[in-house]
Amino acid sequence: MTLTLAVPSKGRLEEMTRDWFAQRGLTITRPGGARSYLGAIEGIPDITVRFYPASEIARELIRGNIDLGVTGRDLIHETSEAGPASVEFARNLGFGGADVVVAVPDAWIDVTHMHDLADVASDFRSRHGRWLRIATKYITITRQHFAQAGIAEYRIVESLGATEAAPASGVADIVVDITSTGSTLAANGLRVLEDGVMLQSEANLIVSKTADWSKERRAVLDTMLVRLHD
Ligand SMILES: Nc1ncnc2c1ncn2[C@@H]1O[C@H](COP(=O)(O)OP(=O)(O)OP(=O)(O)O)[C@@H](O)[C@H]1O
Ligand SMILES: O=P(O)(O)OC[C@H]1O[C@H](OP(=O)(O)OP(=O)(O)O)[C@H](O)[C@@H]1O
Repeated sequence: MTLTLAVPSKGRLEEMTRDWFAQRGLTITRPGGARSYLGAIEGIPDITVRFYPASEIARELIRGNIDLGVTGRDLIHETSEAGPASVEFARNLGFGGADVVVAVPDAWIDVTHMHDLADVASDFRSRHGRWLRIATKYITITRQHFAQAGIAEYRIVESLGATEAAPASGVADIVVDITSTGSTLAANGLRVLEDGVMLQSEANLIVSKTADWSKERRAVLDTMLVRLHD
């Protein structure tokens, strides 16, 4: 009866996750090296570590295929509308902080708030003969947020990389993307709307609510969470 803990296999969260566990006396090992997807925590045989991309960790936590994992809050919200309700955010890890934002070209000087964008969107078709296009990889979050803002007249252009370049290259008009220092948006002549922060994200230790939680498994989890208190 072992629990599965998924940790990011690469990217910005990988090393910081290991450090965070190490600071609490838990050493994550990866005996097969960087290309191996299986690991352990020294001294805790009840837990198996799996190394996955951060976005897969979000998906598998929601499905209940892994018991707990480290990933960004944004990826839980993006993976499905039911995502946040399917998991428990157990520990905020204090790194991987970034905001999912709506940003428009600097030249759109009259567009400072979402209600201005609503006006632009509703006029766009008659003025330009097409819908307002939003480049993003955050499709679920964009749909929810724009619906809340009463904006329906737009089209999403799915972007898997270099989203901030889309307006300048003519692929889209505005973007929804993640930002931390703001330098990528600024370098691409984009500005965040004043009420354009859709979600504040941070890396979290997250427990699946849909996994199998027998009494014994819950006890292993609780012992682990006690060791990981701040
Ligand atoms: N500039 C940033 N500063 C801080 N955190 C960021 C930044 N960009 C992304 N993140 C966070 O890092 C987490 C993982 O991002 P990453 O791009 O590694 O995801 P992934 O899905 O594993 O990668 P990939 O798309 O390359 O497969 C996300 O939760 C995101 O919020
Ligand atoms: O607000 P900023 O600090 O400029 O960060 C934002 C950028 O970071 C992420 O990209 P990527 O994973 O390539 O990150 P990196 O640019 O930090 O390498 C994200 O997709 C943005 O493009």
